[in-house]
Amino acid sequence: MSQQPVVRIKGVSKKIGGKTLIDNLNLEIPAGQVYGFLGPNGAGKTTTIRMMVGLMSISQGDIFIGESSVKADFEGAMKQIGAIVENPEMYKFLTGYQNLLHYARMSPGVTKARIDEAVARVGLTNRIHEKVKTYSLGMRQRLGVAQAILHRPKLLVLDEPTNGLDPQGIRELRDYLRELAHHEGTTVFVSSHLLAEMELMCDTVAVIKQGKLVDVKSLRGEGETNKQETAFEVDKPEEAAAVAGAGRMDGSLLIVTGDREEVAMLNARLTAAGIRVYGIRTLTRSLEDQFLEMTGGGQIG
Ligand SMILES: Nc1ncnc2c1ncn2[C@@H]1O[C@H](COP(=O)(O)OP(=O)(O)OP(=O)(O)O)[C@@H](O)[C@H]1O
Repeated sequence: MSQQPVVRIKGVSKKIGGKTLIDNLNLEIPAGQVYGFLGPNGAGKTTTIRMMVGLMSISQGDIFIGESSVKADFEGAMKQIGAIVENPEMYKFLTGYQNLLHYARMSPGVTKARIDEAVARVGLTNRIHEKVKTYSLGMRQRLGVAQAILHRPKLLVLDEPTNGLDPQGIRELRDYLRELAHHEGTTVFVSSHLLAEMELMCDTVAVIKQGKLVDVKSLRGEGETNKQETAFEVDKPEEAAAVAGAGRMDGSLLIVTGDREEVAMLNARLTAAGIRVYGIRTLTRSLEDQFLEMTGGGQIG
């Protein structure tokens, strides 16, 4: 990724009353991604986000949004951020649209056309003229996101946005966040303690534990092949190995490393060669195993 990162967290620490909540955190968030911030409860996700969006002071280090330092150019940095950190305050007896109009009046340059566009981005067009009190949690959140992106921020920050959503709501959130990042170019930074969600939603995940960065994993990076160890259960493992031209044998299993397409192709070749394939299993450790290992087997859900 040649573009300048949208966020640069540089040597950031947060100390409160002699306690170090965040310890020398360094992180760069590339443009146009859905970037996950994953860690067990109490790891320091919210603390980091609060510093990033200017709700909490930075004890040490600095955070840059684009070129703007949160410490030295607070206004400049905040202009580029849209965020939902605490539950967004909405007027429940007004319609979604009236709420957005109200916020738009406080944001210079936000036109009615932009309101419509933001509403469409979060898929709320057909309910936007109904009162907020009739909205589900997922719809309130969409409205919150529409409000947060009205001024076309470079960066959208969401703290634990899947909390309280049902599976359908989570799926919709995932879809529109990915759409925002990949089609509108808004970089999305989203925290969660739920790994499976992060895996489906994010392009990259940074893992934090006890205030320290543990790892950064690219889940869909370019050039990153999703090669996995896959076991084929076959009737003739030796012949299967010859057909595959690679891999190792383990009993009736032929174990090869490849991406999804290679697995499908090898299966077709084995079958064509008269070898019976009884089962195909992925052996590579899941991100969950890796996460548990990274965070020392701590609670993740
Ligand atoms: N104002 C504060 N004063 C003292 N300690 C705090 C304060 N805010 C948070 N903490 C502590 O800092 C640690 C990190 O909290 P934080 O809320 O950032 O974690 P988190 O990763 O967001 O977890 P969760 O998913 O539970 O919100 C916790 O141990 C918490 O108790």
